[in-house]
Amino acid sequence: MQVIRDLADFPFLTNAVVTSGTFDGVHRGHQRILARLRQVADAVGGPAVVITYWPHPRLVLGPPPTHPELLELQLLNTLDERIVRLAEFGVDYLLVMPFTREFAQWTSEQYIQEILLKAVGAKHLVIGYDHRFGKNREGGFEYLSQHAGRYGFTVEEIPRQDVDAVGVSSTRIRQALRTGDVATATRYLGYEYPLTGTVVHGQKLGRTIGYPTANLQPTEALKLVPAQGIYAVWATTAAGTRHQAMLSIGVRPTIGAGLAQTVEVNLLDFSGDLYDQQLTLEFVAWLRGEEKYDGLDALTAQLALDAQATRAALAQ
Ligand SMILES: Cc1cc2nc3c(=O)[nH]c(=O)nc-3n(C[C@H](O)[C@H](O)[C@H](O)COP(=O)(O)O)c2cc1C
Ligand SMILES: Nc1ncnc2c1ncn2[C@@H]1O[C@H](COP(=O)(O)OP(=O)(O)O)[C@@H](O)[C@H]1O
Repeated sequence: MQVIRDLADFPFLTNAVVTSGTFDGVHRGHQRILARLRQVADAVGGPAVVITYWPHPRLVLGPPPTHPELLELQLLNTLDERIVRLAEFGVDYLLVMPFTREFAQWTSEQYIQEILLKAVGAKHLVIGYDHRFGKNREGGFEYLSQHAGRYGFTVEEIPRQDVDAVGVSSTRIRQALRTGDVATATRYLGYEYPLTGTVVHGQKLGRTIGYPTANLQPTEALKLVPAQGIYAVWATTAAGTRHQAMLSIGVRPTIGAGLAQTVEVNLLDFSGDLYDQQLTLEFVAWLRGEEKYDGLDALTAQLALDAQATRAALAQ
């Protein structure tokens, strides 16, 4: 997949089959659209093109007036994660449109002319039933299909029942992760929720109890960090090796009161220095809530049980 981050750099294509959207999460609903995109591309012998936006439009525009609670935007995907997923689902060209206040003012006609026709060379559009584009979200399937003849492209809508058949939405996935319901998130995403961070220094306490824990600082500040609790995860190092690991997201009540939340992971079969490296976690299972133990010995005994539970969860 070729990734193009500037409209001016997009190679004009013939017979391009195009879809567009934010695709945060690239979840199973999105995957329906991508599968159809791939199918049409194969049928017409043209490239499959996705147009996506970064940063997330809501970050630039603020929450919709009807949903002020959405102010606190939490992303399911970093841009890098989105790129990896879109490539996996058979996209040939990805245009990452820088989403600015100025771009948000483009009319739907400008959007069609400048992006779809001039830059990309769209011949077939495949769009989700609720897709909107252009200033004030004025453009959609109706507008496109009314004018398709004039533009010289065909438009296909993925009906609501197809997308909704999988019962998935980004909101539902966020809700699941915010309650530690990793199983539901995995089912909706079709893959295990990833979280990438840089390993930073902590209190150096972990090593003294036999469980060193790499403290993770997420690389994307807006990325949703799942609920506090203890999880079984896969941890992949910068070198690309994947390890069984147990993860704690919490405030460490056993160690002290009023501590800041940390994301700490112990790799079960590993020893070495991870500081300043990137680690990528994939959430596999919720193990338990965070507890206040009566001293470090009790915590250490629990960590041994967590290690067993982790091996069991990851063996499945
Ligand atoms: C799998 C796992 C489970 C943990 N569970 C708890 C817990 O239930 N309660 C708690 O106070 N701390 C818990 N911790 C956090 C430890 O207190 C933490 O690893 C220790 O403070 C070491 O901190 P350091 O990395 O800053 O040295 C857990 C850590 C791990 C890796
Ligand atoms: N199995 C392991 N899992 C996690 N980190 C490990 C492991 N083995 C060695 N380390 C190293 O130990 C560090 C964590 O040790 P710890 O005493 O908890 O210090 P800190 O408080 O700085 O996290 C990690 O950042 C990593 O460099």
